[in-house]
Amino acid sequence: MQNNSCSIKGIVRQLFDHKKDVFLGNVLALLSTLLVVIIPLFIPILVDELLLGQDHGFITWISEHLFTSDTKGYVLFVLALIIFLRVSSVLLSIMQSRIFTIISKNITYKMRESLLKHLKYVSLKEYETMRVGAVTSKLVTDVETIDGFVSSTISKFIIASFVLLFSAAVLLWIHWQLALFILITNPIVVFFTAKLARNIGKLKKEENKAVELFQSALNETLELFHQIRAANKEAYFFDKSEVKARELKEHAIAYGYKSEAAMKYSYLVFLSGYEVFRAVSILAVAYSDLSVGLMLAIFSYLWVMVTPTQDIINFQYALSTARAACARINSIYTMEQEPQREEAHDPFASQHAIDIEVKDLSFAYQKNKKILTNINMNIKKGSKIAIVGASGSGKTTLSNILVGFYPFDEGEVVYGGVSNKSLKLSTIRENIHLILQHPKLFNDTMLFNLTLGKTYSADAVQKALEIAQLTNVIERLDLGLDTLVGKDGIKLSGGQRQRVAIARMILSDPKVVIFDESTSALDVHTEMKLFDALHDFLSQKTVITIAHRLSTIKSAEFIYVLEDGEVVDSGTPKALLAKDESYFSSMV
Ligand SMILES: Nc1ncnc2c1ncn2[C@@H]1O[C@H](COP(=O)(O)OP(=O)(O)OP(=O)(O)O)[C@@H](O)[C@H]1O
Repeated sequence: MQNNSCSIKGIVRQLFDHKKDVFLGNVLALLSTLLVVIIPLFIPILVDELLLGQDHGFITWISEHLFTSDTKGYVLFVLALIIFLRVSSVLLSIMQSRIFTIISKNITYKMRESLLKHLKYVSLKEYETMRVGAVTSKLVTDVETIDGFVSSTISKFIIASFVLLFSAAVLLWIHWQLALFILITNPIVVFFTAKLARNIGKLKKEENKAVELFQSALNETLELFHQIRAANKEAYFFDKSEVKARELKEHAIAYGYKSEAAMKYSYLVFLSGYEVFRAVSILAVAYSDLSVGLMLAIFSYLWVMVTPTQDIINFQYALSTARAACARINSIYTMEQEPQREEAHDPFASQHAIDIEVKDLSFAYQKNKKILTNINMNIKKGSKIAIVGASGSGKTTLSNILVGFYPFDEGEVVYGGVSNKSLKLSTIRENIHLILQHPKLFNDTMLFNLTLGKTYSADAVQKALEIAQLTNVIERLDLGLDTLVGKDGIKLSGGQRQRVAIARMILSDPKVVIFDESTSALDVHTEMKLFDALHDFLSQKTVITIAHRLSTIKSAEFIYVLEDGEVVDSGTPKALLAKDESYFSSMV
């Protein structure tokens, strides 16, 4: 697993990366807290000094330093002061929450960025078994859970801690024995709720898992909607998604009300404590020198402590849910990545074409189930070779290996004298272009599907269209190259999609081209025109063609015959035709 995997420690470490902002946010939080936390002191002091005739020195100080007035004037003054303090505190807390929102969005953005980086290099083997919905739900729902934790909870936790500390100090100042009683018993509430919080974390994990299953089922249903409709299986697949939606509902209800219940229970324990403290305060007035005004101040501070205590209780819940979300996010980091190799020399650079030598290559998708065995091939620079063989003999697997899709351990492929072991897979893919039988198109314009976002001159695009026999096709589209091709290129025929893939290859101008049944959907006449037009473009390149149809490979200079993953025959078309039992002669 990578060291940038998700953990609470890692999140805290990232907070340290924003030291300055975190510090500023905390200073603002502290100021904002100080401004409101002193407010409860005013009213009780006014009660004692103005109504009960006791002296705490406050009114005396005002009349000596500011102004003298009657009771009304002092009350109005204190009222104005309190409103000023409240407004200032709100403004400061808005600034503070802006800072923490920016920090949290940065942290979660980095988290998504790092997950995407991992996914970018995930091996094709992992990708083939990956459930898209599961991955997207982790990148959306679980990262959102972390975001909630960082943005609201961490800032609230800090403010809550300040408020509690300040209130504790004031309570100690007012009546230290009573304050000690309150401060010692208060943490017991937090202790009781910690266990509950852990269970809530588990429920959150289950809820997010249910989101994942629902999203996976729905994704697959929508992705394969065409197939599903063709098989008249809408009821089956949508019912499956509905079952997942129902399970999600059950988990969401369980999490929703149980977490709410746990928080309410924690709050109840706190409120009971609050009632006890109130009763003890009244006893303190009756049996000690505590004034009524200061008793009211204690009531106010107890009330002030309610929200922060609840925030700290909620913090424990958010911490557990964030831990659960992290555990799910980390399953993405356990997905195997392609090997990242060092590359001393790029054999493709400054060459029009390249030799490819396959040496004793064996390959298995799953352990002990070899698909290719001891393959040896010698493909000369600029040559045109073909690979033929029955369905399932391993032709596509071999072309996928040649183009660097699957890493392998047994044997090697040497490109222009450099072993695949000393080459980055991306270098191989950059120079060898594999055109698939069923090319995937993006739900975007025709132009985007040709260029994949790279800029080419209008002439280059036009030339590619001409060679790929697409000029007429584009002319017939309403918006020409700006026409949207629909999901998976649904608005185009199979043969048109194959030609788009060929035009894409022409634009990318690779050193080696592998056609894997890439023209199977074309009629023989169009296929012939296409290969005639491609002749000059391919003349210098190394070309490997896989086909079941003789017309596609008739111009090959050399042919390899595969059977059950082994090269069972090879030679020029003439030599193979001369053998009666050859697979190639059976194609004629
Ligand atoms: N991604 C994969 N994971 C596991 N097994 C695979 C995978 N792809 C192909 N296979 C297996 O490898 C074997 C060879 O398949 P491959 O597609 O290479 O044959 P092929 O000669 O290209 O067939 P066709 O002519 O039908 O396209 C088959 O038995 C297939 O089931």
